[in-house]
Amino acid sequence: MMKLGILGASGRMGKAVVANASRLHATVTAAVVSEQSSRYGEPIYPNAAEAGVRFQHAGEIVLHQTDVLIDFSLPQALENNIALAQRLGVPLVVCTTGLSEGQHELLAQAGQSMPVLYAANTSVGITLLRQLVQLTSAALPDTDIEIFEAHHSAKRDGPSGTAVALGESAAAGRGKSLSELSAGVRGDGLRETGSIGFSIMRAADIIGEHTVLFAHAGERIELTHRVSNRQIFAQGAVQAAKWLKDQPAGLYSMADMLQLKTLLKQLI
Ligand SMILES: NC(=O)C1=CN([C@@H]2O[C@H](COP(=O)(O)OP(=O)(O)OC[C@H]3O[C@@H](n4cnc5c(N)ncnc54)[C@H](OP(=O)(O)O)[C@@H]3O)[C@@H](O)[C@H]2O)C=CC1
Ligand SMILES: O=C(O)C1=N[C@H](C(=O)O)C[C@H](O)C1
Repeated sequence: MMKLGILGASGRMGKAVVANASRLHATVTAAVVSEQSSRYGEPIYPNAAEAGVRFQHAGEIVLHQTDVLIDFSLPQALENNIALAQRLGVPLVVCTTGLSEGQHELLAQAGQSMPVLYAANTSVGITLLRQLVQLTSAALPDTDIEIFEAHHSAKRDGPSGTAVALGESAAAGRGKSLSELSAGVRGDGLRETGSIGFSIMRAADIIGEHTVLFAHAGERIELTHRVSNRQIFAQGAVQAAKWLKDQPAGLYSMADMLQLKTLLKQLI
């Protein structure tokens, strides 16, 4: 069984990974919380049989305690999380969103000496959707693109990391970067033809919904993905961790793990 360390273990996603690990043939051997966490020292499983693992601070995790780390904490913890993976000599799957450009650069640097996988969304569906968006954007180069995302009211960042990643895929389909085509989060004002806009909704307990709209006069295409259970993200993250464990140093994506690009090239 793969020994899994979870960073941000007390959060919504941390809990989802803990709850699903054994079903996914992994065992949680480290559960990291912040220095300020009220959960520090508590058992991660409430039942007595599995009460061995407790929420710990990063500095307490020892060599060989985990085979791989999954980070579902917050962007401000990224540097410490990379340092922890380096100290333990284990691969790191980073799933947090709202990272700055500098933090993406840190991931690229870390990938030079260790295996790192970054995914703003670990669902297989979104990984496939990114490829479909790139294809549609290339096939319909003059369409306006609007990326709509909806999440729960406790989400801190926006547009979501997934929405930004979908925007990057749409821009790549047109041979451009997102910064060249982005119309930002759209409000009032005229729209530049072919630009990529973002719309954000936050409400109650929505887990994660994304629609990419391609529109030109008289016609619209909408590609939608909806998640109704966080176990979808947990499952993808654990699958990524299992794959990453056997990879050489590098910065990888979910598409690398699923080899979707190769599959789509064969089909098209
Ligand atoms: N890639 C994907 O598929 C998905 C990504 N996400 C992203 O994952 C991240 C977490 O989401 P979610 O679980 O909803 O958020 P939560 O706020 O529920 O959980 C994050 C947890 O991180 C912990 N934390 C804060 N600082 C640190 C630190 N320095 N070291 C370790 N842990 C820390 C906090 O708990 P405590 O104070 O107890 O330590 C907090 O509970 C977000 O960036 C979100 O956008 C979410 C869903 C899917
Ligand atoms: O914070 C969340 O909840 C989610 N965050 C990710 C993002 O920002 O894209 C992925 C998912 O949609 C849920």
